[in-house]
Amino acid sequence: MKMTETYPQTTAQDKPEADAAVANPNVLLQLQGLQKNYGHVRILAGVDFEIRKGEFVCVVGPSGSGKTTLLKCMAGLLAPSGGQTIFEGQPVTEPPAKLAVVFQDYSRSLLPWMTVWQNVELPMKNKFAKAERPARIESVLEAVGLGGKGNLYPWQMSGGMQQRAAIARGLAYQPDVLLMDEPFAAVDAQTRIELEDLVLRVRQEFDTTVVFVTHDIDEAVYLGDRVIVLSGAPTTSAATSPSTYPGRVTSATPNSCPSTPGCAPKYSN
Ligand SMILES: Nc1ncnc2c1ncn2[C@@H]1O[C@H](COP(=O)(O)OP(=O)(O)OP(=O)(O)O)[C@@H](O)[C@H]1O
Repeated sequence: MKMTETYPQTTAQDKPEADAAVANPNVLLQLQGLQKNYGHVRILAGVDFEIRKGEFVCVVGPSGSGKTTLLKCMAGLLAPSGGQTIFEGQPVTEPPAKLAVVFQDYSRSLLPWMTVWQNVELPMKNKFAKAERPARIESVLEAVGLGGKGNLYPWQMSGGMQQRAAIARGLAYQPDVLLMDEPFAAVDAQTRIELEDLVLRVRQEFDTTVVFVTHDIDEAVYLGDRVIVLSGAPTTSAATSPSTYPGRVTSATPNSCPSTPGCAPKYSN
C-alpha cells in the first residue's frame, strides 16, 4: 500500500519506551501517546495501552470516538499526528508484515473476481511456499466453517460466509496479531453470535493475539480477556479492565493482568 502521509520523525532518544518494549518480550504492541487530528479537529488525544502476546483485547468506545482511526494507526495504514505505535519493538511507519486486519465491510475487502480459495491464498504468497499453502488454506477454511466452499466467489456467498472468508484470510497468513474492526457490525444478530464463538474458537486453535474493536460493550466483555474503554473524542484510553466473563478459557495469562502496569485499571482524564 502506498502511504500518503508523513510519519512524525522521532529519534531513539525520544522513545525510551520502545526500548522497554524490546526488553519485555511479552509485549507485542504498545501505543504511546497516540494522537490523530483530521485538519484542526483532534480525534485521538493521546491513547496509551499495550497488548501482550496471546491476549484477546477488545477496544470499545462510542460512535465517532476514533476506533477505526486508532486501528488504522496501529496497522500503519494511517500516520498519527503525534505519539507512536511500537510493534514487536519497532515503531510502526508502514503496515507491518506480521500484522493482519479484518475490516467491517467484508463486501469490499474480498476481491470479487477471485474465489474464496484465491482470496485466502493471496497474502500467503509472500510468506509461504506454494507447496505449503493448500494444507493451510484447507485447515483455516475448515476452521471457519467453509470447508469445501473454496471454489465459491464472494458474490455467491451470504454476508456471514464472506466475513468467515475474510477471517480465514487473516488467519491463513499466520500473523503475529490480528486486528479486527467491528467485523460483525454488518451481519444479522444470529450470524453475529455464531461468528463471535467462531472467533473465540479459532483464536484458541491458532493461538493468535487479537485486538478487536467494537462499539458493543456486551460483545467486548464476552470476547475479551481484557476490555479497553475509550472516551468520546477527543479520545483517550479512559479505562482498562480485565474481563470477568465466567468460564473463559484463554491461551494468554489474563490473571496476571491486575498486577502489571498496563493492565491495571487506569483513568487518565
Ligand atoms: N479521513 C477523514 N477525514 C476527516 N474526518 C474523518 C476521517 N476519518 C474519520 N473522520 C472523523 O473522525 C471521527 C472518528 O471516526 P472513526 O471512524 O475513527 O470513529 P469510530 O469510533 O470508528 O466510529 P463508528 O463507531 O461510528 O464507526 C468521526 O467524526 C469521523 O467523521
